[in-house]
Amino acid sequence: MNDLLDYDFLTVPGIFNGFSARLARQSGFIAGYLSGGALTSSMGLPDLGLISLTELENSVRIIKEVSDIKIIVDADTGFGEALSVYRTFKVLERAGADAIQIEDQKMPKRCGHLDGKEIIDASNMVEKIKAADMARKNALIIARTDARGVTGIDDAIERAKMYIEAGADIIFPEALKTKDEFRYFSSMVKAPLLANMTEFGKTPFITADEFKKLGYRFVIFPVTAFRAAALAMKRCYEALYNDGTQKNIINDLMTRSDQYKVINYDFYANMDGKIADWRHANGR
Ligand SMILES: C[C@](O)(C(=O)O)[C@H](CC(=O)O)C(=O)O
Ligand SMILES: [Mg+2]
Repeated sequence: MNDLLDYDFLTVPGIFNGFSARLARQSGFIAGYLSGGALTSSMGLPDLGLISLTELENSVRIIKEVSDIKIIVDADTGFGEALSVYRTFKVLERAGADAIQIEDQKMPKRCGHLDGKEIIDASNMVEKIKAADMARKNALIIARTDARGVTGIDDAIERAKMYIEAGADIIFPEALKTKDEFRYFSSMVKAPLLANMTEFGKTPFITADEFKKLGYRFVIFPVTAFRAAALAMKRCYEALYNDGTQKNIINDLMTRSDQYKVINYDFYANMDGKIADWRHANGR
């Protein structure tokens, strides 16, 4: 197994590309959550299960290339039925996923904090988890249940127990509505638990410390950094459009030097210098 479960508690921010992964790692985070919501938004698409496994795999590879952050990958409903889930786990683990999350929604899936979602039979999800368990080597299986908003918290608890039995390592109860619900869930489900502290959803603000006390091992803030960047970009485009200059917003911009630090510009520039030295030394 990998070491994501060696930590007492991890706060895991959302990441959606190489830059955000590097920034999150440099801010001190050990793990990042490759959020379907943030990734699809960054592609200009809704989070309705529209992107392909290859596109997700590519994002994992890009992040792994440039960062040693551990990646929890949001694989939505697993890109098909059990057989497809088997391949999804093989492909994503090979690309560098440390943990992979699948959820028990029907397609088209949607954000778990929206109304009107539907869930598959628990037995169907159990098959998917078993297939994932057969496929993975070291990646952790995170089973998310969306039952709370559809059939209620007790069904979510029943499902969680079945999913653990099937081979899930971590349970993600989606869209719980109160601290009491989080407490009740953790008292009933004896497994490592992941809480989703997405904003503008069904869950009230609960801090990482509080989640730890409520019996959770992970809390994700999946789309927060994307939303921060989105508003900053909106303001920037408006200022450029209206003012024809960036002068008024210059203090809101990351400086060139800070930007280059994030992407390790100097390393590549030095390497280029060494190649030039070698070329000259060889009389070319
Ligand atoms: C966690 C989540 O699956 C995601 O894709 O980041 C979303 C988050 C969101 O839409 O705010 C979710 O379904 O909760
Ligand atoms: Mg998602």
